[in-house]
Amino acid sequence: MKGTKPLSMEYRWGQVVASDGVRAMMESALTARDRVGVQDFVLLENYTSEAAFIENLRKRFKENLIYTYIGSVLVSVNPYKDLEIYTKNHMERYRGVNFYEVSPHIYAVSDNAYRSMRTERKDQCILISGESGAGKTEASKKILQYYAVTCPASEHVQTIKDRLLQSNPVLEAFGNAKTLRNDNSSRFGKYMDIQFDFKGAPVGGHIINYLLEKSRVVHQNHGERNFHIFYQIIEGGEEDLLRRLGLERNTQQYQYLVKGNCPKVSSISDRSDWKVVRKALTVIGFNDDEVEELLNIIASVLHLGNVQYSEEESYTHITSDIQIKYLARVRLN
Ligand SMILES: Nc1ncnc2c1ncn2[C@@H]1O[C@H](COP(=O)(O)OP(=O)(O)OP(=O)(O)O)[C@@H](O)[C@H]1O
Repeated sequence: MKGTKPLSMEYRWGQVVASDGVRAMMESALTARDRVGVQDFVLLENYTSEAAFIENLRKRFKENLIYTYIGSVLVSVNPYKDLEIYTKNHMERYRGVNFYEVSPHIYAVSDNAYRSMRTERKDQCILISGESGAGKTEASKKILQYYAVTCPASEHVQTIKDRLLQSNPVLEAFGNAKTLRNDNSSRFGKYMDIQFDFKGAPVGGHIINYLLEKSRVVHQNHGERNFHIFYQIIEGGEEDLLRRLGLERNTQQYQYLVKGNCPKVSSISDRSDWKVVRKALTVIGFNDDEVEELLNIIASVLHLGNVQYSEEESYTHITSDIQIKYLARVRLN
């Protein structure tokens, strides 16, 4: 067939015959497919076999290909290491491109939802599920980052984008903790909606939290921690702040922080995380008084945990005056 140079094929006697170059290309594609598996499970020959499914995942994972489709569903395997696949260049590569034209990626799913919303003018939903430590929180952050970079922006929109992004460190400080399975495990469910205007720019959003594991405040299993915020204030809080809150810079002093016998975690820097959270509180709209009130409540929980009682002539007395002094200062509405 003349004029089909790029594919370099010839039509002879009703057959398509590949030239040497094309044959080599097809063979190398087949070898590559053998090595890296298929990028969509629906292309698996033995698509009903669980073993074939796992083997395909394993092959891809070995090549640092953590994403695979099942049709329009994205399967992701946590690499537990930084892969260079979340750069701005990657975002550009997926922007406005059809789902199946590029290799599977969380950005492709994000872009597809965004474009469907704009073209169909209908709300879209991305559901992320998996066991603890699977990478759900990270995936949701990648989606937000993708929208923050690729959606149209104005000064007002930039503020919204900043708030959307900065809501994460605050949510994680108050709702995440180290568990045996995940150093940064979300101890709550999250429903987040982002609203866009007719030009496709983000103009607002809601985050609804549910099923927060409140019991963790008073008890942690061995090897686990309380919510990050307690350690962040103690490790990172300025001297002045700690004095006002009546806190000591030693997590071991607080009953609610010693149950799990795990004050430090190598993958977490409470001190620098505190700086991020303090800044984020301002970005998402808390003024200084509100922050102070919030921190007073956090400190009062720690003081409450240290309150001690004694029994005297069938009366119960509180023997820890310092804790009562700081607790009394907290305005509980
Ligand atoms: N795409 C990724 N690339 C590199 N590391 C990742 C990725 N996704 C997750 N991780 C690593 O795995 C850890 C656990 O992931 P994440 O907190 O997102 O899990 P999760 O599914 O939200 O867990 P949980 O249900 O306990 O909150 C992260 O702290 C990070 O170190």
